[in-house]
Amino acid sequence: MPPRIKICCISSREEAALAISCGASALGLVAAMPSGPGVIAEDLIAEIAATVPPPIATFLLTSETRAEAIIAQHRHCRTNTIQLCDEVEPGAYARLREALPGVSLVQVIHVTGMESVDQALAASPHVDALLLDSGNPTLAVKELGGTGRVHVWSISRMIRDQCGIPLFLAGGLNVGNVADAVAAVQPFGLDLCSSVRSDGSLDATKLREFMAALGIG
Ligand SMILES: O=C(O)c1ccccc1NCC(=O)[C@H](O)[C@H](O)COP(=O)(O)O
Repeated sequence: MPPRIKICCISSREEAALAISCGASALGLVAAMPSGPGVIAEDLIAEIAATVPPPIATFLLTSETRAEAIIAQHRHCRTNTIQLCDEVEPGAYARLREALPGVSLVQVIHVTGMESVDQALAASPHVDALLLDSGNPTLAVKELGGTGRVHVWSISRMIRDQCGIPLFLAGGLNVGNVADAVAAVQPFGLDLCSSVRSDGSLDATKLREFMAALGIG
């Protein structure tokens, strides 16, 4: 079975409808970030999320690290999933579970080296899935996604084999490398942004080519 596809950086109802029609199982809606090309206003996230049919997952991408700030943002945006793009404060997972029952939690791990394996194992008991990406949260202006860069997939594979929960692979995936990425990591899902866009807009031709490379659509 091919991996599930999450199309990120969705910026309009039309892009959401296009992604779903091409076979996406999940959509990413990017709230305020320190850097990156995909940010949209929370009002627009709420508007798009409200149009998406129930079988499709809607991910609110947050850079907030405090539970109360994430809860407030989610009450505005009303997605069915929250993607935590940075390391959250101690106790945040329990507080989010208490305040937002029924909302799925996905923790991003930026794969920077072997230390990422320990970070993934520490987070995995508390969340519904991990998403392995190629950002760099240690920079003065943090990179939390949308970089278009690949990371070391052999580390992602170690995490996949040890963490015991569904795993999305992200970071620089494109029509030319996706088959190798799937073979190397065997993820539950794939997440992508840059490679299926032209001049910032979701490109139907690129998206269909990507899906076709996976036998989807
Ligand atoms: O796109 C952004 O601006 C962004 C900024 C900060 C966190 C996430 C962001 N984008 C969403 C994603 O999670 C991307 O799909 C993921 O990083 C992969 O992006 P790409 O390497 O461009 O395929």
